[in-house]
Formats: sequence, C-alpha cells, structure tokens
Amino acid sequence: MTKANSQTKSKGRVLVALSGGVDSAVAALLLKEQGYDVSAAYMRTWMNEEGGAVLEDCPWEEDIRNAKAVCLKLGIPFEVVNLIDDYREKVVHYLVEGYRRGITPNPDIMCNREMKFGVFRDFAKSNGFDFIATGHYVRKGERNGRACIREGLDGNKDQSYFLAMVRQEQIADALFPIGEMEKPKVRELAHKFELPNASRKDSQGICFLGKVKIGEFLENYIEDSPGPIMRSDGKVLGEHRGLHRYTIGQRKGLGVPSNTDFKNYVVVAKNYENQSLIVAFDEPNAPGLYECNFEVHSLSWISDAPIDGERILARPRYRDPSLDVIFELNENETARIRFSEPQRALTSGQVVAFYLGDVLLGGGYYL
Ligand SMILES: Nc1ncnc2c1ncn2[C@@H]1O[C@H](COP(=O)(O)OP(=O)(O)OP(=O)(O)O)[C@@H](O)[C@H]1O
Repeated sequence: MTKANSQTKSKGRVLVALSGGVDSAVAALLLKEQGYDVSAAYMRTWMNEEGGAVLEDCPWEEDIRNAKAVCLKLGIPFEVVNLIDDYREKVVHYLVEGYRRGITPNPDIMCNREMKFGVFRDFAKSNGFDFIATGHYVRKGERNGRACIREGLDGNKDQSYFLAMVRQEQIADALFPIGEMEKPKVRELAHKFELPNASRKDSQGICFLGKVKIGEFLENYIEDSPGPIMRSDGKVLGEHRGLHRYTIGQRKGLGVPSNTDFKNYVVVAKNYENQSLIVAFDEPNAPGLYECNFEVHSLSWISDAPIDGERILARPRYRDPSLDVIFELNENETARIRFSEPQRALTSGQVVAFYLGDVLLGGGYYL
C-alpha cells in the first residue's frame, strides 16, 4: 500500500500511552493492524532526581528503552513526554498530603484521572490526535447514548476499578484495544509479532514507586511523630513512629507481639488527638474492623448517576468482587451505602467503584 493510500484509509490519529510493558505494546500493535495512524509516547513521571537514594532503583530508563524498541519494530513514531512537574503536583502531593492527614490515598486512581486521561490526553489533543489509547484491561461501551467503561473480558486482569474516578469527556475519545482479550492471548500476540518486550514481567505497584516501600518513600516527606500503640481497652503495648505509617487492617510491622496463641494484633483505628495507634485482636468482632455501612463522598459518574431502583453493585477495593449494595444518593455528591455482609478494613481515602452489571458507573471515596 502506498503512503498516501494508507493515510486516506486511516481510522484517525491515535497516541498510545506506551509504558514499556507488554500490554500497551500489544495495544499499539492492534491499533496499527486495525488501520489507525499510530504514534506512541512514554510519560516520564519518575522523580528519581529528587527522591535521591530511595528511588535509585527506578527502571524508567529500561522502560524507555523497551518502549523505543517496540516502536522501532512497529515502525511508529515515539517520544518521551516529560510530565514530572504535573505528576509531582497532581499525584505525589495528593499522596503525601493524604498520608499526612491520616487517610489512605490511591495514587493509581489519581494517576489515571489526572495524568493518563488528564495531562497526557491534553497533550495528545493539543498535538492534533483524535484518540488516546492505553493497555488497560477494560472495554469501551455505551450507556444512555454516551461512552462508558465495562470490565475487561479477562476477569483476572480487569482494571476498571482504577478508572472509577475518570469522567465522560476523559474517556469519550479513549481506546482500550486489549480489553476484549485475555492476558495469555496478549502475550501470545506479542511473541507472534516478535515484539522486543514480549517476555517482560508485568509491572506492579504504584506507578512511580517501583520496588520502594511506601513507608520508605514517605520518610522523605513526613517527619516521624511518635505516639503510643494502644489496645482498644486502653493498655499501652509500645510506641510507633508516626500514624501515617499505618493503615486500618494492617497486621505486619506493628512490632507488638500479642503473646496469645493464634491471635495477632491488627490496626483498628488511628487517634490523631493523642497520636495513638489503636490495635485489637484480629477477629470478626474487633471494634471498627468490619462494617456494613459507609458514607461516600466526592462521587464521580462517568455518564449519568444511577437512578432509583437500579441494581447497583459496589466493588469495595481492587480485586474484590462487585457486591450488591443498598445505595442512597444524598446531596453534595455524597451517598450512604450498605453491604449485606460486613467488609474488612475499608478506610478513609480509599475508593469504592460502582457498577451496573459489568458497566462501571463511577466511584467515590470512603469518608
Ligand atoms: N510511564 C508511562 N507512559 C505511558 N503510558 C503509561 C505509563 N505507565 C502506564 N501507562 C499506560 O497505562 C496503562 C496501564 O498502566 P499499568 O501501570 O496498569 O500497566 P500494565 O497493566 O502493566 O500495562 P503495561 O504492560 O502496558 O505496562 C499501560 O498499559 C499504558 O498504556
């Protein structure tokens, strides 16, 4: 086919968010096969230069090498977009301030709303692209005549939860080419087309933290602020280095043995008035550990808010199944939800995602 021919037949210009991993590489491959005019860009969000020793392991250079090699193989243009400042402001700041305030933020969800479908999308639009694409395991659908997101076909890889806080305009021109596929098929395609990263391991964890533990990262930003570790009956068991280092439901790293066979302590509350970390035996009746009722705030809907009588499902956290809930919409983008079974350790700042069947409706934050 001549260049002119291929251009007239193009389905439009798409900028693929290419991470260096296999999923977005196969997304780019599929779009090219489908007749789009494909370019790719790597978002540079790592803050290795300011994180000093903590972040020196960051594999961003390897990511870029992989992304570049994929583009060379596919014969598509590649560039690195430096979004470090935006990332610092929109994700890192939110993460650090959230921990400082005692909530448990979700930087992956923020990264999707503010970076991939925010700054990155704006960059694509201002450079004349018709679409952006990612390697997320989600499908595009339609609800009430508007774009919506459905769970990925591969139930084990579904990433719709992470898109719970994006809005209609952010996804209207987004493409998710691998959402209809199962992961083994994605790998198989990568091998078949000899993509240079076909055997690369899947990435894990918060996008910029890599191998670094969140506690170690936060040490760069939040000073220790010690206080007592206290049992719910008031007995002091030890001292902690700062409430921001703990989250409700945490069992590991507490440093206080229960001295009771088959029983472990678990964090059930953080009391900021006297800086005390409250622990209890990890049992179903531990105070505050299991709840059915939750207040949710800052609700965000991808198309329309659900209407009365719709059977709403809620996914309390990533990888949990979506469950029936009683949903009561209140004013000011708040709601009250009730699960039929008690849920363990859902805590302020975490996100609940709402669904109608496999359609992602939106999400909100636990109060
Ligand atoms: N640094 C980055 N630059 C560009 N796009 C990115 C970057 N990080 C993630 N993405 C995009 O977001 C998608 C989901 O990111 P996630 O970190 O969950 O990766 P993943 O599921 O392991 O996918 P991949 O195999 O493509 O890395 C990726 O498929 C890619 O499209």
